[in-house]
Amino acid sequence: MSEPLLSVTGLSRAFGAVRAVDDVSFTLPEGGSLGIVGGSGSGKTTTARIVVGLERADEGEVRLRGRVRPARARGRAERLARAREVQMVFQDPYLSLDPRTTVDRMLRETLRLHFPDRDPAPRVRELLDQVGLGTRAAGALPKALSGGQRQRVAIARALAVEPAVLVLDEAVAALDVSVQAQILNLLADIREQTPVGYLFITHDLGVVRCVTDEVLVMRHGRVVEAGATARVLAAPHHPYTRLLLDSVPRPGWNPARIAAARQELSSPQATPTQEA
Ligand SMILES: Nc1ncnc2c1ncn2[C@@H]1O[C@H](COP(=O)(O)OP(=O)(O)OP(=O)(O)O)[C@@H](O)[C@H]1O
Repeated sequence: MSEPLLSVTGLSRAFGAVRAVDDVSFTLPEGGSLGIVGGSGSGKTTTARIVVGLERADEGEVRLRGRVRPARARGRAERLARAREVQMVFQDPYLSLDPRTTVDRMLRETLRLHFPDRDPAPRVRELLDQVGLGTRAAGALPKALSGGQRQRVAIARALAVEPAVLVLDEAVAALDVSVQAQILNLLADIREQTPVGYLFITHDLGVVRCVTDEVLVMRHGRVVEAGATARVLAAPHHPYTRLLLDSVPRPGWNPARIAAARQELSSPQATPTQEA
């Protein structure tokens, strides 16, 4: 069998007495899309930050195409090489984009850093086109763009680096539902056009349904369920996954049941009645 694109083994991280990530393992195949779902505080973001290299693990390792990603980059060349392995798109593009830099300049700066010998101009046009932004957006500052457009810029900037893995941390959570759908469609298209693999961090099972092949369900830092997305959503094995599913409004569902599930999820001690 060929080497997975990303493989994470036995990852753990504690903050004081809180075991934020507790023995988490998963693999992402080349060009695959894996969702990590869970309620607030389940350890999704900490897992993602360790994969990206923004947080260290107490135990476990992260491999990219079989090679261990060292906890820390030594020197500029290694830092750039690490950035080309994994890029991250955050929930709030307003915070992650420099408010004083136009879209065009932002993309050029990233391209110059990573590919100093290439002419950035055609690639900027290609990236804007790929994320569905016209050349008019190129001259704009972030504040002149809508939330959806800003997230398109953040995606373009991440893609500029030609990463092997794109980690999307609640990347559509701040957007209106219709804009969410547009960005999710865009991400699905990009996945067809490029070999990039996705790691989707989300509390939203609707997002997982749209854009992932496989899903991990986390609770209190541990993986409680993992499998093909279609199977997990259609026939969840773990009561916590059922609780997450119950909290998603769907046509014909009882609002009281949704409210009860949400209430249970928002309690830090949420304990589904029957453990699998
Ligand atoms: N830097 C930190 N210092 C202390 N505790 C932290 C830190 N980062 C995360 N935690 C704690 O670790 C646990 C997991 O947090 P994490 O952000 O990974 O969860 P999450 O599933 O992404 O939740 P959310 O969706 O609310 O962001 C939480 O209890 C959180 O308070």
